[in-house]
Formats: sequence, C-alpha cells, structure tokens
Amino acid sequence: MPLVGVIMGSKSDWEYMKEAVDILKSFGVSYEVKVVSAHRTPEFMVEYAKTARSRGIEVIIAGAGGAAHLPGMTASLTTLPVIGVPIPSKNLNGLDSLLSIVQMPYGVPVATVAIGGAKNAALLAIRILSIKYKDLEEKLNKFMEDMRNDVLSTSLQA
Ligand SMILES: Nc1c(C(=O)O)ncn1[C@@H]1O[C@H](COP(=O)(O)O)[C@@H](O)[C@H]1O
Repeated sequence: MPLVGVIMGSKSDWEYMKEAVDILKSFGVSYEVKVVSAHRTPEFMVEYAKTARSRGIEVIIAGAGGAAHLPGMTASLTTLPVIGVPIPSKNLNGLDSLLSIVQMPYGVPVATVAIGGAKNAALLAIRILSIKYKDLEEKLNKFMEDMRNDVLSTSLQA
C-alpha cells in the first residue's frame, strides 16, 4: 500500500515531479503517481482526496502550474498533510504557480516548496513519515551526513 500520493495537474508536470519520485524511490518509500486536476477532473480530485487516508496514504505531494488550484483544493478535502510544488510555467516562470499555492486561507494549510522544488517536497514528506517510521529517520541522518561530507570535501582552485 503506497504511503505517499504524488499527484499533478497534467502529465506535462511529470518532468519536474519525477524528481520527487526519484527521491522517494532512493529512500525506499512506497508511492503512487497520478494525474489529477482540480480544473479538468474535479470529481476525480474529490474522490482521490477523500479516499486517500482510508487507502493508507499518509502524505500527499501535489504539483501544479499556472492557476495551481490542485494542492489547495486537495488540502480542503482531506486532513492529510499536503505539500505543494509550484511547477515552472511557460509565461510567468512559475511565479503564478507559487502564489496560487502558497497564499492559502487560514484553516487549509499547504506546505509549499520552492518553484520546481519537487526534490525537497519528497524530502519533507520523508521527514513527516520519519516520525512514525524509524528506518526513515536513519536514512535521513545518513543523507544529511553524506551531503555535509560532500560540501566539506569540496576544494576549489583559488
Ligand atoms: N494547475 C493545474 C490544474 C489544477 O490546479 O487543477 N490542472 C492543470 N493545471 C496545470 O496546467 C498546466 C498546463 O497543463 P497542460 O500542459 O496539460 O496544458 C500544468 O502545469 C498543470 O499543472
């Protein structure tokens, strides 16, 4: 049963959202991936969000671009944590996506990452899951240690 639901407004978002899936895979976290659109498939979005918790999903990562209503609308239909990924858009470089996702009204939180920040969305989902799954805490410690060593071992030619 998947723990993370990765959803996106269009298959055109996949080039960005794939990065979240790659991180989940590298941590051995189970996931499902679906195209769900608040605009184009509103009934499916309602069904997806309302059944997610009972199907065993614990965190939802939702990516959308432009008038990015999917993350907020999903958060309005479930009590699960929703992490929003603003997808870089063609005309406004994702600033529209960012503002659509981040400015949620009180009562319906969406944890918004940077424009195109799908990798951090996955890492945040894993941090949330690590409260319950101790093996993930260990893997996160290792990930951070590797990152630290990588930076500290960098030598630049002056
Ligand atoms: N923002 C949304 C929603 C939504 O929020 O429900 N559904 C599709 N879209 C976005 O429209 C953009 C263009 O989609 P197409 O490439 O399919 O035309 C995508 O970035 C998608 O996330």
